[in-house]
Amino acid sequence: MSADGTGAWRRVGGEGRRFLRGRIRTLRTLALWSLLESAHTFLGGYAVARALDDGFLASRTGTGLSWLAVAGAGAVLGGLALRGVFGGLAELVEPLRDGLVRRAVRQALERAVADPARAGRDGAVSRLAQQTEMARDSFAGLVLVARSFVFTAAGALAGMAALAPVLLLFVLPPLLLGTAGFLLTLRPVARAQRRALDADEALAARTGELAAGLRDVVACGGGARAGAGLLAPITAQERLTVLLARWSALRTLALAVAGRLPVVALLLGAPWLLGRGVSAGALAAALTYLVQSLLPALDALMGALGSAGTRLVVVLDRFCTPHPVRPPAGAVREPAPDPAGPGPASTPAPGPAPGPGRRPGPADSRGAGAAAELRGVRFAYGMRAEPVLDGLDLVLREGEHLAVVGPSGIGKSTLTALLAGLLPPGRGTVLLAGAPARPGPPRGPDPRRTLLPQQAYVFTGSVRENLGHLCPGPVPGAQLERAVAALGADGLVDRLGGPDAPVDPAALSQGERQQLALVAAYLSPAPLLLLDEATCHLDPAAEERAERALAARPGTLVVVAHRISSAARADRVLVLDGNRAVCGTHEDLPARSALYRELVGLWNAGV
Ligand SMILES: Nc1ncnc2c1ncn2[C@@H]1O[C@H](COP(=O)(O)OP(=O)(O)OP(=O)(O)O)[C@@H](O)[C@H]1O
Repeated sequence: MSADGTGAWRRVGGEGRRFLRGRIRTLRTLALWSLLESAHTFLGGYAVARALDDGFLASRTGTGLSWLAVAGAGAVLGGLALRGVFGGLAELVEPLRDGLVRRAVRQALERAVADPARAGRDGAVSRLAQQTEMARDSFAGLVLVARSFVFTAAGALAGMAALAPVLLLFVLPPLLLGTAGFLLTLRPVARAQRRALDADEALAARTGELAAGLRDVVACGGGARAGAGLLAPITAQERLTVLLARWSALRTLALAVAGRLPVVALLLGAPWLLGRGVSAGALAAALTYLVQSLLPALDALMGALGSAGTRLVVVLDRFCTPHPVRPPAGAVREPAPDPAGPGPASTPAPGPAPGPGRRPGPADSRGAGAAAELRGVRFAYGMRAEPVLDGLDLVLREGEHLAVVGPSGIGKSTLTALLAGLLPPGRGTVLLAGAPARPGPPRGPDPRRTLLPQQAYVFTGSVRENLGHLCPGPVPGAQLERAVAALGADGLVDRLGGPDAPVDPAALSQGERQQLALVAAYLSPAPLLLLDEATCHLDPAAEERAERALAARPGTLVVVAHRISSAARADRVLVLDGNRAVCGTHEDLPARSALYRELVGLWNAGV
C-alpha cells in the first residue's frame, strides 16, 4: 500500500464524490436547515449593532431591548437549525457506515480465502470494524463542523457587509491567510498520519506474533533478539509521533492567524474605523461576530479537519485500496527468531557436560564441593508480603537426588525457581556449583540447570527436535534411542511415527507431553535437573521408572514430589512446613517432622 498522501486524497475524493452525488436530496435538506444557522449568526451581530446605535447609545432603551429580543429570537432559530441538521446527518452517515461494514467483511473474507492459516488470527475483522466506526464518527463530526463553519461564516460576513463593508478589510485577509495555511497542512499531515497508522499496525502485528510464540522464544533464550526486533518499529512510531506534533504546532499558528489576528486588527484599527464613520455598534457587532461565532466555528473546523479529517482520509483509503494478500502458510515467511543465537543450539556444553550413562568423575567436580547451595535465603513476592521462604539453608551434593514435599502453596515451586536463578533471593545467597544462580541479566537458558515445570514444553517440530532441544548439538540416534527406552517412552515415539515424525502438541495428552519433556531433560547435559511436579500426569509406575532413570543420570536431581512414593526413592527429602524446613532421609524424617509423619501416615493408609 502506498504511503502517498496525494494518491489517498484522489482515491478517497473520487469515491466521496460518488457517495455524495447519490445523496443530493439529503445534502439539500442539510443546507436548508443550515441556512437558519446563518440567519441566527447574522442576527446575533446585527441586532447588537442596532441595539447599541439606535437604542442604548441614543438613549432609547426600549428600542435597544427590542433589538436584543430579536437577537434572542435568532438563538431560538439556531436551536431549531441544529435539531434539523442532526436528523439529516443520520441519513448521510449511516449509509456510509453500512457500505464500509460490507467492504470490511468482504476484504476479510478475501484474505481468509487466500490465507486460511492466518484466518481469524490477525484480528482483521475486528480491526476493520473498529476502523469503520472511526470513519463514521469522523465523517459525522466533519460534516457537522464544516457545514457549521460555512454557514456561520456566511452569516457573519454578510452581517459585517450589511453594517460597514470596510470591516471586511480588517477581517478577511488574516482569515483567508490562516485558513489557506491550515489547508496546506492537510495533505502532509494525512501522509504522516497514514504512516503512523501503518507503523502502529506493524508494531501491533509484530508484538502479537511475539506474544503467540513467547513460550518458544523464552524456551530458546531468544528474548533479547526478539526484543531487538521490536526496536525498529518502536523507533519508527516515535519518529512519526514527533513529526505529527510538529505539524500540530504549525496548525496552531495558522489558527491564531485566521481567528485571533482579525480581532487584534479590529481593535488596533478602531480609531481609524470610527473616524471613517463606522459606528460603535458596528464595531461591537464585528467583534461579536468574530468572538462569538466565527472563532468557535473556526476552532471546531480546524480541530475536526486536523484530527477527524485526516484520520477519515487515511481510514477510508484503507477501504478504497485493494489489500495485499499475505503469502499462504508454507510460502516464504519472515524468519522466526533464531534459537541458534543465544539459545541452546549454540550454547557451549556446560562445564561438567556429563552425557547420560556417564557419572561425573573427579574432573567434573569444579571444586565447589556442592552442586547447589542456599545460604540464609529469604524470598517474598512483594515488598510487604509475608516471606514464602525465610532463612533457608540447604546444600545439595553432586549426584544427589533430593525430593521436596510440603502442602500446596508452601513454596516448593518458588524454591525450584530460586535454584534455577529465575527468581532473585530477597536475602541470602543461591549458588550453583559455587557461582551465583542468577549471575546477571538472563541471556538465554543457563546451561548449568534444566527446570521442568508441571506444564511440559512441547512444540511443533519433529519428535527428534522435541527430544533434543535442550542439547547443544544433534543427538546421535543411538543415544536418543537409549534415552527413549530408559524413560519408557518407546511406545509413545513408535505411535507418533518414529524420531522424524512431526509432533502436533495439541494432539498429545498431558502425560504424553510430560514423557517427551522428561526424555529431553534426560538428554540435557545440565548438571542440575529440577522437576517441579513434572511427572504428575504419569501413573505411579511410569513416574517411578522416569525418576529412577533421571536419578541414574549423571548430575543432581531435585524433584518436587506430589506422591510420598516419590520422596521415598530420593536420597534426602526436604519438608517445607510454613517457614520451617526440615531435611533428612525418608526413614528418619517421621521422627523429626510432624508434617512428614502425617503425610507418610496418609500414604500408608492409601489416602
Ligand atoms: N508470582 C507470584 N506472585 C505472588 N505470589 C505468588 C506468586 N507465585 C506464587 N505465589 C505465592 O507464593 C506461595 C508459594 O507458591 P508456590 O507456587 O511456590 O507453592 P507450591 O508449594 O509450589 O504450591 P503448589 O504445590 O500448589 O504448586 C503461594 O502462597 C503462592 O500463592
